[in-house]
Amino acid sequence: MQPLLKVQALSKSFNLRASLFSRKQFSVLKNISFCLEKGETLAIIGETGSGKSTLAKLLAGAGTADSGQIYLDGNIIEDNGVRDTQCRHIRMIFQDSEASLNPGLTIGDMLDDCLQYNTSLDKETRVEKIKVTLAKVGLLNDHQHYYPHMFSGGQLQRVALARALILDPKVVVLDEALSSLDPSVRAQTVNLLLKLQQETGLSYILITHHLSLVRHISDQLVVLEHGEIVEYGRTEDVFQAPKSRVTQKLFNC
Ligand SMILES: Nc1ncnc2c1ncn2[C@@H]1O[C@H](COP(=O)(O)OP(=O)(O)OP(=O)(O)O)[C@@H](O)[C@H]1O
Repeated sequence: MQPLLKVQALSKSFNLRASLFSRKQFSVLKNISFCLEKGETLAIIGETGSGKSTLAKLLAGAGTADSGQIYLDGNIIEDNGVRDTQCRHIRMIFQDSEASLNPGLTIGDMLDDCLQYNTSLDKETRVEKIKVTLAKVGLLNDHQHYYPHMFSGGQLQRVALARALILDPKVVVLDEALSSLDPSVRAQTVNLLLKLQQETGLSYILITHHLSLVRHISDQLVVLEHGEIVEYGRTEDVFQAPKSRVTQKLFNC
């Protein structure tokens, strides 16, 4: 059986200024390959600057790789830097949700914009979809009339989740999306994510520094060092017997 998501030999470099008159290529991701199954969570950990966020953005289509392929359900959605722009099945949630939401738009208008831009649903269907999606993430229908500043941090992450889910994605990438939440709100959000996963078979890619969270919710673990995968396996196996020096160092912190 083919995996839901297959990432194959993805590489990315940035062109940086080396001096006043010269530039150099800085390789951020090298030959990244992994697979993710439907209904599973893959965590990506690594030291600061190891390339986690860059990888998250490439997966979600907020940037393209220099080379390599991304397959979703067996269909190629990125091939050597050319992205299928119609693919809306991988969505991303950031740490600072408020910064990623337009402060001048109500939540309902923001979700409706998302639907209008990406689908051909009529007004009545869009209204129903917004209502159902808000309920899915534990928000009230009335919340669609609120502006972002009227929500707490935990509620904002639910709004960000609603914005991701409204297009019925198969994979949600969470880039430190739970890090700024206080422990009890984080636990509630994790429970919501697990419930959605159980109900819909959604898959997650979780980027976080919280190792207890990684162990609690991920099935597989990728460890990055200087843009390369130095460890990849079932989460519990890696926690039981970390092989790479950097994994051991991260676990001992
Ligand atoms: N647009 C860019 N232009 C140039 N260099 C970049 C760009 N984006 C990221 N980098 C560099 O790529 C490297 C990896 O950055 P990235 O943010 O992916 O790491 P990270 O593992 O997510 O780090 P952190 O845990 O601190 O968020 C860093 O050295 C960063 O400075």
